[in-house]
Amino acid sequence: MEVDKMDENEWRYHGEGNKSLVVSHVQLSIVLRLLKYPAEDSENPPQTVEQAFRQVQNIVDFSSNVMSCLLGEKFVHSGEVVKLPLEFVRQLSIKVQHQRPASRRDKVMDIYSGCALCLPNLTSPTLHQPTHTPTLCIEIKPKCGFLPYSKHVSQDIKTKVCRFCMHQHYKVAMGMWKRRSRYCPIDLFSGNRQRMHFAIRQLIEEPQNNLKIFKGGQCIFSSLEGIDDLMDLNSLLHHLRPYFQYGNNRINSHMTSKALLNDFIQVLVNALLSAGSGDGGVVMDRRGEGWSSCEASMFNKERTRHGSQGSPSNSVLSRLRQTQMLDTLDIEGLYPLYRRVEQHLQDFPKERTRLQMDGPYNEAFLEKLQKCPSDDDGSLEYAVSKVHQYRVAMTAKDSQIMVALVPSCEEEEDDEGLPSQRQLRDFVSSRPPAFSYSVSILDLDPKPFDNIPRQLHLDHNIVSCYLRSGCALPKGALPSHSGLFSAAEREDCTLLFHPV
Ligand SMILES: O=P(O)(O)O[C@@H]1[C@@H](OP(=O)(O)O)[C@H](OP(=O)(O)O)[C@H](O)[C@H](OP(=O)(O)O)[C@H]1OP(=O)(O)O
Ligand SMILES: Nc1ncnc2c1ncn2[C@@H]1O[C@H](COP(=O)(O)OP(=O)(O)OP(=O)(O)O)[C@@H](O)[C@H]1O
Repeated sequence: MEVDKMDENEWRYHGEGNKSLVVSHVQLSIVLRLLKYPAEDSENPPQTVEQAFRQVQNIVDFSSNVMSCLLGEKFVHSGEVVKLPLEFVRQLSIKVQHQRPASRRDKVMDIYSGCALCLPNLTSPTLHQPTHTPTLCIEIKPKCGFLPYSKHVSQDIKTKVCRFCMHQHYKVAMGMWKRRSRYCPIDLFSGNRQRMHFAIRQLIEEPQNNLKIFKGGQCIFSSLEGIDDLMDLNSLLHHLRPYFQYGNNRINSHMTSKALLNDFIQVLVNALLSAGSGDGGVVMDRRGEGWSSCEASMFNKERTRHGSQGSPSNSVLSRLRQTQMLDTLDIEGLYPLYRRVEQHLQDFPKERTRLQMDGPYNEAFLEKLQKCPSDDDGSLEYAVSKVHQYRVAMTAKDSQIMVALVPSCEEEEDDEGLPSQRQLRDFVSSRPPAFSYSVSILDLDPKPFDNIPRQLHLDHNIVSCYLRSGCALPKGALPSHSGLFSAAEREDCTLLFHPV
């Protein structure tokens, strides 16, 4: 990419979150991730060019020096800061504006600094061998995968019902979503294939901002408001069918929607349980507490009692959960330590730099959080380490997993495009076809120190809402189901399983 020859016509809108907007290159497998500001700041940039550059550099440093060490290098792509011509950024901002969802337009793209993060496009990765079939990518924002076990937790319900499930009640009550999702992160992180399968099925039923599916770099399934087609299950199945039509199903050119979805989920579960690129670890992660189930999960309770085993310790889910669990005190136990640090910074503002509250995110920062004493000795250092740990855990709780899949049998076609012997074996077997896959974790930005009071406030609101009205919300607030699964099947997900 030559930054002095940037042309907005070579880029297209790709997606956005709360803090950044992403555009992808039409030919190269790269994306630019640009900062966003509140719309009221659109006339006057809220920070200088130097500050914006530092913010983007901090994101790169935090990802490469901190998160990559905790999550595993193979899952993390930190990218690099690029400086873009301001005219290009302005034209790009105009070009993408009409494609942006209304709910995100309370913020505007940063057109002042010219700084952006350049990353590999994880929805259209460059594969070792070129294939004819577009890559299928599944993006999951799994959220927090454990129940807090800290002695500081004041409300018993927090140790029984997970934060995501409680938050769903709050989100519906606040009008953020029309229906509650029945996805439960504790099921996804359980390592139990049936529970994971169930969790992913719930994501498909009600994706909210927790699931997106891409084909050849284009989003084909998500719940972006105003684009109903994107949430159409039949359309998703239509896209998936060519990837899963195999064996007798392929020969008869008939495969039921249930079987298709079942295979798709099974392949996804395999990738999530793998070590990221196929070396398949089997050491199970049983570290820490919180393996039990969430009482609000709709997964059959009897099965849960026998089914929690943890994910393989080198899987993406296990690494993510271990990092999330750096939040050992819960926000309720962390907040007094935040106050200790805040008080110190009020008295000695210059200490903010020495304590690395806003970076730099280097080895010293990582060391601070790794060498935290196990007990509170009343020191500032203890409080700072716990705050750093908490912020890292918050990043891990808000990141996304991207699984890229490409049918591996394609590489086995002979010169005339006919299937190989192994493919022929697949034709007559009843298992899903083999896929090559790669797994990555994205959105590993540092969470600001000053956000911590908001966390406490939100935690309080979520729990109060759940206790007040949550458990008693009318059934109508649950997803209106797609019709793919009958009521009995929703209760008993094993009906959809092939033996593994
Ligand atoms: O607080 P949560 O759990 O609602 O998470 C926020 C996310 O909401 P979610 O519940 O996933 O819809 C929220 O996502 P959405 O904007 O709702 O898509 C952001 O990711 C936010 O992070 P940041 O402030 O942009 O750095 C997230 O805030 P942090 O808590 O990570 O700071
Ligand atoms: N490297 C990448 N390759 C492909 N797509 C990406 C990449 N990075 C981000 N995206 C897409 O852009 C979307 C928005 O990016 P991202 O989640 O980083 O934004 P954000 O504003 O930081 O999110 P949040 O709301 O969590 O703060 C993602 O959901 C994903 O679909």
